[in-house]
Amino acid sequence: MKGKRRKIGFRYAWDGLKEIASTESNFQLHLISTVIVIFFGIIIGLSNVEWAIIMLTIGLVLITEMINSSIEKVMDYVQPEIHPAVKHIKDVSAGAVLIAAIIAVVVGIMIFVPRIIELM
Ligand SMILES: Nc1ncnc2c1ncn2[C@@H]1O[C@H](COP(=O)(O)OP(=O)(O)OP(=O)(O)O)[C@@H](O)[C@H]1O
Repeated sequence: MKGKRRKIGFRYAWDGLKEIASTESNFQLHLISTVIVIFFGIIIGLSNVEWAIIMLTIGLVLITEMINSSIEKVMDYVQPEIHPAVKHIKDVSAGAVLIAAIIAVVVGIMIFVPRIIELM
């Protein structure tokens, strides 16, 4: 019974991933960036520690985007009209994604640029 419930919970989580991947253009962009980063990571031959940092950074961006998207949906549901509180909440939520994206760019530069220079 417990196992079955866990399986169902996983299925809903998977449905959520499929939903955001098929409907949210920002998330699709993050997924494309993820594939590109992983591809170049394999080509360059990142170390285990570098892979761990890259994976954590990718996770940070994808997770903040998912939470941001969920917050937007909640706000559109509870307050479809224009409201300053909705603007505040959505802007702060989008700001979290921006911070994650900036961190990702900085981490990407710190890890990839020295490795590319090494290979030249
Ligand atoms: N109900 C609202 N009241 C006030 N401002 C809003 C409202 N809805 C959206 N906004 C403003 O518009 C911005 C964009 O909101 P929106 O919900 O369209 O998000 P988005 O980032 O364009 O996401 P998506 O592309 O998934 O629709 C918000 O950050 C906010 O500043």
